[in-house]
Amino acid sequence: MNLKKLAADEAVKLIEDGMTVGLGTGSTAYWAIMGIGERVKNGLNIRAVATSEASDRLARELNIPIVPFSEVETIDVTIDGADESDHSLNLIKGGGGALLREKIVASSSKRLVIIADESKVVERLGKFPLPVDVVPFAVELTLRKLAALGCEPKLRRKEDGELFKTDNGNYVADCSFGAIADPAALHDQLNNIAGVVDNGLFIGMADMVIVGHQDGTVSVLK
Ligand SMILES: O=C[C@H](O)[C@H](O)[C@H](O)COP(=O)(O)O
Repeated sequence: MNLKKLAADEAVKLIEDGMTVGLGTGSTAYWAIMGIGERVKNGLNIRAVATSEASDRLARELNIPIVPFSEVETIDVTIDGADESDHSLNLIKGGGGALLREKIVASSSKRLVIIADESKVVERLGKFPLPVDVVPFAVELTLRKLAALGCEPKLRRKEDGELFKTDNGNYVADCSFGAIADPAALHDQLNNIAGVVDNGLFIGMADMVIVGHQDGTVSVLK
């Protein structure tokens, strides 16, 4: 069973005619974009902004009307995936490297709907290494400052060994903290480091998490 599609299909039902929709990034958001494409084909009238070049491309292939983010004041609903969610709806995102654009879009959204398979819901955030978006300049210094907060930062590489670059030309440091006791405090500590652009902790941003389960059911955390 495709749990990602199960959650995505449920989220896509929330979209109504006339809305401005934020399109997330990743293998779960993929299914939401596919579902939105299907509804557009059947006459749904929306406009959308994308959180990555990949999602932008996919949406255009499906004839979803994409507008530049700078032309948009408010997004009605954004549907995106996550690497982890706790029961308070705090998230780790950025496994696909799109956390910066995702956070910018999420912060302009009236509603952020997260879709996930059941493996993503955790008691405590932190098993998934926290992605941190860092500027290339003096990156070794930034990594040392990240390590001083109690993690083992690793610069993300592509399969060919080249350093991974985000859509904005930054690097991603994947930081293994283990169980994070105070996600909000850690979020602020990380973003206080010069050289860090943003980090993958999304605190108090999600309005609901739609979860697909192995038994074919869907549950909603609010
Ligand atoms: O940068 C990528 C995003 O934050 C994704 O939404 C997140 O990594 C989850 O991706 P997936 O749905 O592929 O597990």
